[in-house]
Amino acid sequence: MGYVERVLEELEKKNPGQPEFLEAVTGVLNSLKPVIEAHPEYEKAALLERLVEPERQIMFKVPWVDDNGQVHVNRGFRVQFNSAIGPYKGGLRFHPSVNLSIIKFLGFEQIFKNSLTTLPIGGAKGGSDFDPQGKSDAEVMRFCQSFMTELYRHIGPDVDVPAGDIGVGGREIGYLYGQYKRITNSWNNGVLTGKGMTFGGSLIRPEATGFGCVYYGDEVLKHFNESYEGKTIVMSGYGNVAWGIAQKATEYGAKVVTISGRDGYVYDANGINTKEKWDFLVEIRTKNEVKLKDYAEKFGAEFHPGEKPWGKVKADIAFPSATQNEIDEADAKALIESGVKYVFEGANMPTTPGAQKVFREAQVVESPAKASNAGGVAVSALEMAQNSMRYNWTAEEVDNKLKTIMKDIVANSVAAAKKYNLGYDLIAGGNIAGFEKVAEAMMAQGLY
Ligand SMILES: NC(=O)C1=CN([C@@H]2O[C@H](COP(=O)(O)OP(=O)(O)OC[C@H]3O[C@@H](n4cnc5c(N)ncnc54)[C@H](O)[C@@H]3O)[C@@H](O)[C@H]2O)C=CC1
Ligand SMILES: O=C(O)CCC(=O)C(=O)O
Repeated sequence: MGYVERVLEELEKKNPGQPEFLEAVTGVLNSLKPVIEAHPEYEKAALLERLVEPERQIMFKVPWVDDNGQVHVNRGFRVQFNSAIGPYKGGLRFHPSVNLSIIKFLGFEQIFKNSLTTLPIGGAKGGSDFDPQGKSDAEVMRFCQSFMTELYRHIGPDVDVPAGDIGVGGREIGYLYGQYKRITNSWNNGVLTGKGMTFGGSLIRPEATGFGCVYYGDEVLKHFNESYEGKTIVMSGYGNVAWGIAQKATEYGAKVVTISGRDGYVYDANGINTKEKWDFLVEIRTKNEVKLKDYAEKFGAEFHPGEKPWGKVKADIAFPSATQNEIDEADAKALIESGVKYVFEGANMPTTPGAQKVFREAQVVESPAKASNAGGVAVSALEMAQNSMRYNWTAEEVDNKLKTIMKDIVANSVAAAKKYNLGYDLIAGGNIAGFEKVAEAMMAQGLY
């Protein structure tokens, strides 16, 4: 049994009931095999064992009071996974499905994603099983204040810098920062990213993950002498990431025809291609009373309750942008049947290992999420830089830096795959390029 297999076997024993975490680690370690073979010193240094064990895992209770005076208790998490190349950095997810396995998978992925950005940020993730859907503003505020009342002691601009993820957007970051400031009596706005523009946010951060994903795809399409012009895109989600993708892909000449949520999907044959439609996505995300089916009614589109958007309409490119494992083997086959040749991942780990195999065998080009959705955390790191300088770059400056970063991510991934004779393998290349920098830093810093 090889080193990677032994580490995976031990990991499974140590982490029962954590399927998402095991899935993420298995995917990464398997693609690192050629690197591990080339570096026998890693085994002696137990590098992989140290890499798969979070440096710190924090779990805490979050009591809060609803508008009727009823007390609720949720569970809060922050997993500080790896600080080899910078302070811990990664989003907070508020969603009823959140558990330790999900936060650990996201934190593990974040290590390599953050390394790929070329910026100095370590890997972390956090969140809660609190569901913001259906809650009033005041309830969300009280929850955020209670969450930060524990979290504040574990974070800091040079320690750990949380941001948004599913269920955590500008509103939540504002409430979290307000409470942090109150407790610490300091103006340390580098402690959170995704802030409002009046208190240290960066232009382009709200759009960054979606824009970055489209920029990443653009580089890949160019490699195949193609472009977005005239292409049809199927996409899941209607949230922060999907919103950015719809805007930038439209600007690049493609037509995005689907959005989706927990309750079904919408098919808009005319395309999600106007400011009015993009603004409406924000309304669905932020207003309790506005639902996905209202988009269909307002814009004359079809709403398909309880269904996923995959393989339902002819398309060239898929941008899964909702949640993990949202494309399984059957969905992958349906997407291929519908004409899809490229899958650019907006969500974290949206395809199951079975779906990845189906895509690989059909020569569908798939990007790993940790590379194609790295634009969000990259601009978060640029927000940290601006906060440190106490200065703001223009939208154009940030956007140009984002474009360069996404271009470099593709180039570095392709070069890493080539170095190990793996061909044009974006998944292996992304994992390897992300890993190499972290491994080198861990080896240089001695045993920890
Ligand atoms: N916000 C960011 O900057 C980044 C987000 N991501 C990833 O992108 C994905 C979407 O995140 P955001 O757009 O920020 O979140 P969001 O909260 O703005 O939107 C989440 C979207 O996912 C859908 N969704 C949630 N649970 C679902 C379920 N069980 N089944 C089907 N759809 C479901 C929601 O309906 C919504 O459309 C997540 O995987 C997140 O980890 C990745 C990189 C950065
Ligand atoms: O902006 C950040 O720090 C984190 C974004 C995020 O959660 C992610 O990249 O998955």
